[in-house]
Amino acid sequence: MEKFSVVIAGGGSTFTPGIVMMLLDNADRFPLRKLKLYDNDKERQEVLGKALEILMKEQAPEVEFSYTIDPKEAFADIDFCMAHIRVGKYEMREKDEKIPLKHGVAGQETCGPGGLAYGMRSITGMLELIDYMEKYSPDAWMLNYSNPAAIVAEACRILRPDSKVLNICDMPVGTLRRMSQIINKNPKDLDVSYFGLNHFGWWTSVKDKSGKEYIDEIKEYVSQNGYLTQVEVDTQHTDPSWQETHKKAKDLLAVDPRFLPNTYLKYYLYPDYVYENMDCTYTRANEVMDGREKQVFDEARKIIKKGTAKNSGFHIDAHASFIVDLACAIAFNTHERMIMIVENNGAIANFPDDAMVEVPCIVGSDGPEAICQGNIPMFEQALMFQQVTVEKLLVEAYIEKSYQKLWQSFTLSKTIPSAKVAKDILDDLIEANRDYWPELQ
Ligand SMILES: NC(=O)c1ccc[n+]([C@@H]2O[C@H](COP(=O)([O-])OP(=O)(O)OC[C@H]3O[C@@H](n4cnc5c(N)ncnc54)[C@H](O)[C@@H]3O)[C@@H](O)[C@H]2O)c1
Ligand SMILES: O=P(O)(O)OC[C@H]1O[C@H](O[C@H]2[C@H](O)[C@@H](O)[C@@H](O)O[C@@H]2CO)[C@H](O)[C@@H](O)[C@@H]1O
Ligand SMILES: [Mn+2]
Repeated sequence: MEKFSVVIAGGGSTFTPGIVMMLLDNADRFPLRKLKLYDNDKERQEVLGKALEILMKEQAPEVEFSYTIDPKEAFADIDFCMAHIRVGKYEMREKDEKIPLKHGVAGQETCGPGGLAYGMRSITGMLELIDYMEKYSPDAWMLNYSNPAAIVAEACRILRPDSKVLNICDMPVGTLRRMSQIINKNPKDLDVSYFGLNHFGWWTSVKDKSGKEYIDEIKEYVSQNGYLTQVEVDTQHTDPSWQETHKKAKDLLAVDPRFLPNTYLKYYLYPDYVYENMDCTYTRANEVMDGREKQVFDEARKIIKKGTAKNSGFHIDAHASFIVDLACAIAFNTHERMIMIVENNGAIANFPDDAMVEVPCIVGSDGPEAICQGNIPMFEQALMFQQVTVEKLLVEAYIEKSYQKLWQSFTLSKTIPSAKVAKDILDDLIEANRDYWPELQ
């Protein structure tokens, strides 16, 4: 069986150990010859790199493992780049979340003004990665889940249209896992229909392989409990903010009871509720810095000190196996059905061709082919058109360095009440992002 060389970009990410463990767990279907970690933060990379080097020697000595901050070393001789960078790290996520709150607007990692600020930073970092990959391994594929995926995908569509970059999000995978628990099934035994944008979509069908439809049964449950299930799905989602998000899906379903909603819609449909229920001094960034980030780096330091990763606290990120599904689909032409972020081109019949939408696709060695979802109702169509225009204006603003277009983008966001508030938030975000954004005129 062919063996693959993979670089994880954002090698210092809190998700890196879970992904490495997941890759080892999937070695039978996706064998590795090389595994490299790449980050542009030397210190972060060294801590996780040293710990994972110890782990790899113990658990997979046959795989050539390395970590580096040198792009050439990282990107030469690779088949896949798995990208999960966070430009500006948690320090900037905290600002994305807290600056809008000062103006009475919900602060969030990928939605609303926080997500737009993050988008302006991510585009530069992602283009840099793509260019390194194409320079040093022109045949490689990039599997990107760096956020905000909707904006990154639109920027790639315009600025790197021929690049082999696939944008994907694990929220539909994670939510399907919850749905499967509600109906006592295995997620792999279910096929879904879905339409939307990234972090902005709806399920229209959840069927088993015999074609039996389960959406009504799931809706019945969600109308009472949201997506909160009894079984612990993953550790991060036991955090109070995620529990609340899964519960709130009940009120999203109430707005349009035909479809099962993506939980991220709460930031657009209930922004007042989100704002009122947020602690302006302690946001999700603080929860993660005190939780996942601390645990991962403490654990890595422990491994380095002990010189062994035996009985370590690193856990397989089971959810992340969708990344291996995607890599296998490309490598072995599996024609896996996966929800991906792709250029619409008719997949949603009454939506612009040039919008980056999130729909089920069949993925083979040439990439994803979208499965047509037909016409969507007016309510969802209008919401999506507003949001996709926010994203398109932002990418145009980035390219043209246009303050005007970025202000329009913020003003159009359903999360922001007026052009004045949009301008006030934007001006504060410009100040906070001086080291990251292009200078706007
Ligand atoms: N698409 C999804 O569904 C999904 C799911 C989970 C996480 N994510 C995304 O994964 C990313 C990582 O999340 P995290 O919480 O682990 O963040 P993190 O801050 O712990 O890790 C990100 C790493 O990226 C590095 N980095 C930043 N800019 C870089 C660049 N230009 N080149 C190389 N490395 C760079 C940072 O130094 C940092 O070590 C985020 O973008 C997050 O939103 C996406
Ligand atoms: O607040 P965070 O950093 O914990 O999570 C933000 C990310 O949330 C989603 O990803 C989840 C995923 O849905 C879940 O199944 C599991 O794997 O954890 C992930 C991280 O919590 C979302 O899809 C991402 O885009 C966000 O970055
Ligand atoms: Mn996501």
